[in-house]
Amino acid sequence: MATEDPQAQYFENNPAPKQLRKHEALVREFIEYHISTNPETRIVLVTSGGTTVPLENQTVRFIDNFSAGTRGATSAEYFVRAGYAVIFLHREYSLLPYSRHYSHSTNCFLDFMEGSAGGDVVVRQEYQMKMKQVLEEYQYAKKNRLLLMLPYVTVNEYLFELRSLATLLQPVGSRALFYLAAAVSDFFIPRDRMEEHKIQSSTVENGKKTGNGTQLVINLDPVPKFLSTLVHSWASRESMIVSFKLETDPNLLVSKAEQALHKYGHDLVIGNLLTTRKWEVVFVRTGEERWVRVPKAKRSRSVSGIEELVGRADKKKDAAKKDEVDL
Ligand SMILES: CC(C)(COP(=O)(O)O)[C@@H](O)C(=O)NCCC(=O)N[C@@H](CSSC[C@H](N)C(=O)O)C(=O)O
Repeated sequence: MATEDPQAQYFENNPAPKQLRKHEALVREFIEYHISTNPETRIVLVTSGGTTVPLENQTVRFIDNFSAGTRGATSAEYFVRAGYAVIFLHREYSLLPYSRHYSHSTNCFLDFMEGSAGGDVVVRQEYQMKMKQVLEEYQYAKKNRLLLMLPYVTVNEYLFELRSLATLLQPVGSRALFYLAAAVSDFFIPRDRMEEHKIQSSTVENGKKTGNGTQLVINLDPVPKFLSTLVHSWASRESMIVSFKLETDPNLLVSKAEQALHKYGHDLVIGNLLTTRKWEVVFVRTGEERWVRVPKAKRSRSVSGIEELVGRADKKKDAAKKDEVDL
């Protein structure tokens, strides 16, 4: 008998991603490796990038949520530096930790190279120090297996992956942290209402072309509110769960973050505005609002607010050990 629960209905009525089983095996092995290597290892699931809502099953058109992946990729680097093992669930082709410094679109790596007198290709002198630092951090993360990269594209893939990963992370308990920076769709087209083939912009009837310039009317359903299920069912109660709230209207940001915190009962909402997201975030907890800003002089560096967060996670973990959780 079909269940009434919209969450369960969602997962019954929509197909699991093809790569889910493979990703689950990778995450299982990643967790087992770190727990066996160091039982105290903290593991963070960082989600990063936008999610798409396909308009056709053989997708030509889709609705996307804004995110370049900077927040997630920057934060993943900070987490590795802070000693976390990072599962990076990211939108395929969005910015990645380390390579984000030399991404194809903004800082093409070829701009940092030159031919040497001896005919070799080398990094230009002025970029040596920075690239050496990024390369060393990247190699450290790889050598110690501190970064597991899992790509997704659609909101459906994202939801199935998040449910599986949260369940696999349950045994990690208070050493698990969820850092949900992905820009997740709030609306989608259920599989049974989705066109199979590319939606035609015009039709031909009796040999005559019709329908030029007709409107495309799309009916979207709300994506089930998964954050509540993550907090109360999928994830261990001892884990720390941080979500991000994105707004464009400064007058709404803190109140909407507080509403999310109250509605889902998780640990922290990091609020940010589309226009200032790179240099300021607000940490919202029950009864507290704390702005973290990058000084104007340093605004080329992306803020992640991670120092504050890592500090809090340590505090929660330590407090949890003493059975008094006061984040
Ligand atoms: C996407 C950005 C702004 C980063 O940008 P890039 O650096 O360019 O990647 C990120 O900081 C962020 O706000 N991420 C969260 C955005 C988001 O979708 N937040 C949702 C909450 S998570 S989706 C939760 C779902 N709707 C539910 O209620 O269960 C919201 O604001 O509502």
